[in-house]
Amino acid sequence: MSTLELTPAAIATLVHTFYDDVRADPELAPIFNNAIGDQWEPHLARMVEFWCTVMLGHKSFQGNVFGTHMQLSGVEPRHFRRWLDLFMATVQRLFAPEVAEEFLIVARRIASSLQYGYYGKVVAE
Ligand code: HEM
Repeated sequence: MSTLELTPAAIATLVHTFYDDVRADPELAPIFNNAIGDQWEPHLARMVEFWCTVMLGHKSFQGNVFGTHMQLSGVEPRHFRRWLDLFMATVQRLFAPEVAEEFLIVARRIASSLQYGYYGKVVAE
């Protein structure tokens, strides 16, 4: 399969593909569904804005990513392993290796900061 150019449309494809996988995952789905309920469309739209801001400099996303996550309950180390594995598989499937790596650098950095917040150390990279 050919890889996608880094455009807003490709980021929308990434976000929708990744969260389809999250929602089909028995470990991750309950945490997301508890927090998001029937508000998946706004969540996906925010995640597209987030990645367009990070990867394309769009500045459309404003949020408190750390604070939002610290309010979630029941997030365990195994959830980070699963989140990162799924995200890596999705970006590597859709994008060229150097673009996939850019996504992964951001995801791992935020994942590490969230793990410091929850556990005081990094348990999954
Ligand atoms: C175990 C791993 C993770 C879990 C279970 C998780 C779960 C969630 C949930 C449930 C929300 C929605 C919160 C709400 O609207 O009330 C959310 C929002 C978000 N997550 Fe995560 N997340 C994880 C890791 C990450 C990572 C590694 C990133 C880095 C890219 C990330 C980026 C975001 C962003 C940008 C938002 C939107 C925040 C906002 O709306 O202001 N998450 N996450």
